[in-house]
Amino acid sequence: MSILIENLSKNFGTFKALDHVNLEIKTGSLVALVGPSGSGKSTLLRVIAGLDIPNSGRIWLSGKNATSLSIQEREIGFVFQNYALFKHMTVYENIAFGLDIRNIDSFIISNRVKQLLQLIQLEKFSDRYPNQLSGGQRQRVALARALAIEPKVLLLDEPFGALDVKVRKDLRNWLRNLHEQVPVTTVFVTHDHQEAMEVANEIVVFQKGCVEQIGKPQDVYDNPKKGFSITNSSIYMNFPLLHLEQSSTNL
Ligand SMILES: Nc1ncnc2c1ncn2[C@@H]1O[C@H](COP(=O)(O)OP(=O)(O)OP(=O)(O)O)[C@@H](O)[C@H]1O
Repeated sequence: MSILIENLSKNFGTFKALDHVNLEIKTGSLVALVGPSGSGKSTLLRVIAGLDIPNSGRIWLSGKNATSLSIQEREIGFVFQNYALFKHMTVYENIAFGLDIRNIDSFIISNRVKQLLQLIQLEKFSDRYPNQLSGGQRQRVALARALAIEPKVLLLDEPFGALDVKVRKDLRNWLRNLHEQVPVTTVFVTHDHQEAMEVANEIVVFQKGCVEQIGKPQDVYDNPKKGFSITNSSIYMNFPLLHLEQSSTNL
């Protein structure tokens, strides 16, 4: 499913969290949203998912105006950091949840959950509860739960944010491979520019509620926008290698 964001604005009081954003995300792409804290990345995901209503502008999903559709009608799977697994449900029940509430036949549910358990390599963990899993395993279950409804779009807000470096690295590779196997249009937010470079096939840089730059990872790395690479020191914290490279080219 393609996503077209047209002239989208979202205000909180007088504050413009999204300021006339235009963005096209092609079917099957794997896009990273990066940019300083507060630049509007999560707000954009929430608006695409239907969790927040925009003040103006439109969202098109596969060419259809989805701006007023309910969350369910959008067929979007999402993994947000504060959207934890259900503690009282097993891994199996967590993954099956979205299918159960849609009254899908239990035989179909059982087959799909088994396939997903295989995909996330946790077949032997189906009866465990979330507190019996590692952080990385929990994130994989959260992804499987999002994939269970066979979404047309997958939105991931800092999916690996709370994990240690080694687990993050493993999960990045895993997400890339998963996307190759199941090429759902995927948009993820990250503060880690290395992660964006390694995982995404396109990077969108946000700045103060606006899209500042869009490009292939290598292009963004090689040619960061002037305003983005020189004037904003907070971006350097998110893009230390860009900073180093910029410094070295200035020498
Ligand atoms: N419900 C809300 N009410 C008021 N302000 C909000 C609300 N949600 C977000 N904001 C503000 O909108 C701005 C954009 O927030 P958003 O979460 O989209 O930023 P972000 O780029 O994802 O930041 P971070 O990288 O820190 O997660 C921030 O200044 C935030 O404080």
